Amino acid sequence: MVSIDVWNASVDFPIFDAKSRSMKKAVLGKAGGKIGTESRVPIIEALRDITLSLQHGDRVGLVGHNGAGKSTLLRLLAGIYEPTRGSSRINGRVAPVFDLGVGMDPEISGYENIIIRGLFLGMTRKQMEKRVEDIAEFSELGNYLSMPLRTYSTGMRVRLALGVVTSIDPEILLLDEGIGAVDAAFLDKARTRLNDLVKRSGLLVFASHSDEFLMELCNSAIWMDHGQMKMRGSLREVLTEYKGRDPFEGMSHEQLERLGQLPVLPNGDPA
Ligand SMILES: Nc1ncnc2c1ncn2[C@@H]1O[C@H](COP(=O)(O)OP(=O)(O)OP(=O)(O)O)[C@@H](O)[C@H]1O
Repeated sequence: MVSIDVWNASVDFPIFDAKSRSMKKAVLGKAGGKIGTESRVPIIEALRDITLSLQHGDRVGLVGHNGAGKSTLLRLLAGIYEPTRGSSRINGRVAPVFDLGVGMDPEISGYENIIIRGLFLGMTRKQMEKRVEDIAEFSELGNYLSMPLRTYSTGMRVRLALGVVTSIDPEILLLDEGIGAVDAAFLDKARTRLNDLVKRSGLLVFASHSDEFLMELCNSAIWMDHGQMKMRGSLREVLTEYKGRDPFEGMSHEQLERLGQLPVLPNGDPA
């Protein structure tokens, strides 16, 4: 069973090349992590004292203003960052999707990139070979797939990357919001695939500034603030507190049901 546990974890970034006097003068702004002033080298405390247990079936949205620590938390959950203090344990195969373009090679063809990107995301070559046709169809790139990636427009690269990302079978899916920056029309087409991807994955953590996306993919949320967990609860509770208004207000029963956001009765049935 997949799970991620984090105990009292902190992540610090020492800034060796900073002009420490001016850094030390820096106050804690609304955006950004806390800049520690005790040591000689300025330290950005990107995460502080995070304790968290995520289980199979969790679909967690990460919200918070710029620099609150969402991306750093995703990297900690992926095992990319080790905690500076505290500890973490990851059970399961992680697919970190932080940047759609990562792992793509401009000099090789679209077809070859499909395989390489899949390997990056924890799939095997055989598994990716079986998916090539489906990805080709979804991305609508036709003969371009035999051409080197450097001949693609930005939009074409995104189509390919999104096709690959939504074809994988992750146990733990960690999504950073870049995925929301995709061309709206194409994203509409990708929506069903994205939803299916999330359904297939055992555990999702998704950092996003988009209510719409969070509502579509997540049922619970964590509000990050200056590197700390300010609140954890249902998506509706957290968004209402974070935004100061209930984003679900005025939605019909059907809309809430479609989004899987109906409150659950004590017997486990939707209200
Ligand atoms: N590699 C790094 N080196 C130094 N500081 C970093 C590094 N990565 C993140 N930080 C700092 O850690 C803090 C948290 O950053 P993080 O990227 O996790 O925020 P975020 O919530 O994802 O922000 P956004 O919504 O803008 O993407 C910020 O103050 C940032 O400046």
